[in-house]
Amino acid sequence: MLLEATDYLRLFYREHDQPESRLEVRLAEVYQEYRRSQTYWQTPAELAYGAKVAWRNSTNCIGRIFWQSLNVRDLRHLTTAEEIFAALVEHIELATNNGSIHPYISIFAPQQPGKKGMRIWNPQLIRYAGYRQADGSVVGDPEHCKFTEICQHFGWKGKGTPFDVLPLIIQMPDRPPQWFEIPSKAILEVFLSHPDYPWFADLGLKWHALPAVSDWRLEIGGISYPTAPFSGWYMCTEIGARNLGDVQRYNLLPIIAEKMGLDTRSKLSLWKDRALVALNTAVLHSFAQQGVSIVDHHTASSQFIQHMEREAQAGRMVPADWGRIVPPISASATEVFHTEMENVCLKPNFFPQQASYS
Ligand SMILES: N=C(Nc1cccc(CNC[C@@H]2CCCN2)c1)c1cccs1
Repeated sequence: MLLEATDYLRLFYREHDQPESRLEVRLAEVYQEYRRSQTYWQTPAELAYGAKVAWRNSTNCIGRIFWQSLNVRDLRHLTTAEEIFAALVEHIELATNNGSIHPYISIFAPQQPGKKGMRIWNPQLIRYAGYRQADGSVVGDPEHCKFTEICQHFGWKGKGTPFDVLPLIIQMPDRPPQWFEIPSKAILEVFLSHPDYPWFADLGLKWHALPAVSDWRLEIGGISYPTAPFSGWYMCTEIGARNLGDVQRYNLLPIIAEKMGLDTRSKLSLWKDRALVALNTAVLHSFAQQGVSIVDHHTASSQFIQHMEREAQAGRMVPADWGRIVPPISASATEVFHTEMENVCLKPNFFPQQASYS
């Protein structure tokens, strides 16, 4: 831990053009505190910059050109599930900003040495329930059938529609988990229509504006923050290709292709490809029409190339996982497809962690 603390503080002072003497003073403080308590308290500035650099080091993220504009909320002092729930609702409202989305992260208490940290059980702050039916079919998002059953076990009752927002489950260290319903007024949703197909709106599809990842661990300078939900805006393919297009998710390609009058019995009609483009066109059209921030995969690709160029100017390489950066549709039509990438793990960074529920 001390080695990671030293490495991070060196980075912090170097990137803020601070003299070595200032760094030595800070390091002495940290070493002294560590000797006493096996940990140390990071300053608000060290915390905020660490979160930005963790984003800069995120190998799966195509949107890193904006890493310096992250809004960091230092909420390490909150101690009860109720006040953390209130802070999460405030996060959703601040980040959504009526559609003009700003990147936010809320950082809660660090994990104490030798103890379990507090956790949000949900993978994202806003996710739709999945209800398994008697005939094996699913109403809602099949990815969340198990989580939905856990919520129902805790006493939560969903309406049973395909787009019921799941409650937040917050667990404080050494306490039982508690669930909280997010007020619907806090959740902005976009109803999906297509510029050329009037029947598209009749499918009754929508998606929420804010992606907010809540089950990754933020690690800065040897300190672990197991609850540090971060949110930004969507790239259209996340909704139009994966969430609504995957067979194991809402599986909408067959229905859309049918409505388009395509021959879904023959692969040669490329009906899946044409339905994917229609779905992504609908997502971009609807978000733009309703004034909600989103980025198309071509723009995001160009921004990532620009980010790599800017980082090279700063003398830094951009660690990236090609398979996660390249969009799931039209891959070779985006510049990132033709770009060499090196997948290394730098710190500070975000790390997936063991699900809180078994
Ligand atoms: N647009 C976003 N999408 C995003 C970013 C990081 C992680 C995730 C969650 N992806 C998890 C899925 C499921 C496994 C592989 N991908 C979504 C953002 C989320 C938070 C800021 S931007």
